[in-house]
Amino acid sequence: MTRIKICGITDVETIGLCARLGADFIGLVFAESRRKLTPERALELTHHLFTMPKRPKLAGVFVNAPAYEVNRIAEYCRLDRVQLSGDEDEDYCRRIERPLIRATRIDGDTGAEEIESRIAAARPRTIHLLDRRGDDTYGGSGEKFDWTILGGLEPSLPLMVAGGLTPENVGELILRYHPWGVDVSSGVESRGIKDPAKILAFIRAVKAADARLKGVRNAA
Ligand SMILES: O=C(O)c1ccccc1NCC(=O)[C@H](O)[C@H](O)COP(=O)(O)O
Repeated sequence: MTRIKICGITDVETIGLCARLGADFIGLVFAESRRKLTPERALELTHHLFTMPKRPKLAGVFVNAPAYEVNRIAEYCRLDRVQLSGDEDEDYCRRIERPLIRATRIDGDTGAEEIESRIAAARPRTIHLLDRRGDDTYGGSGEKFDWTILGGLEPSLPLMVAGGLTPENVGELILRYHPWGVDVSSGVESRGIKDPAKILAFIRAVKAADARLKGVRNAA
């Protein structure tokens, strides 16, 4: 089963929709971005989730913020995970109190060995997010990286793939590379706003690809 993270949500209706549709993670952006939330606004949007028996996990997205501030916001907003999408090093990661989602940004110069050694050095229980390295952004750019690099990685790694995913292309990614999870923001927006129809289509596409994979495995 491919885990699903819907990132960069800024309104309560979309959070409710993602929870009802069974998204595994909701991403709240605290970094500089048009999707940025204050901690107070994030809590206002999510507090109703804490009464649900089964709810999406909350991931807070940060870029090069002071570790004490990340820990303070994570505590205040009751985040399940902290996503580091900047240039944070291992020493910094050890100072973060919550479990991590750690982004590795990929461009044409990134090699599979580089990704695997970064993963080997990381804290246990870290989820590794592979995202496109943008020229002027740390994430949420809506651009893909070259997926062929995924074919050279150890298949059992907990890898979540991001960058330019859409309801139209996510099935192909899953059928080809079987990632542990997928993460989307721009691809489920229309004119910069989260679009319920696209979120539904994205989650349906993931589930359809999972069902096809299961069918292939059962037949083998
Ligand atoms: O969403 C942002 O604006 C953002 C800004 C700075 C760092 C990370 C940011 N977003 C992280 C994500 O939304 C996802 O992890 C991922 O990058 C989604 O990318 P995409 O689907 O290509 O928009």
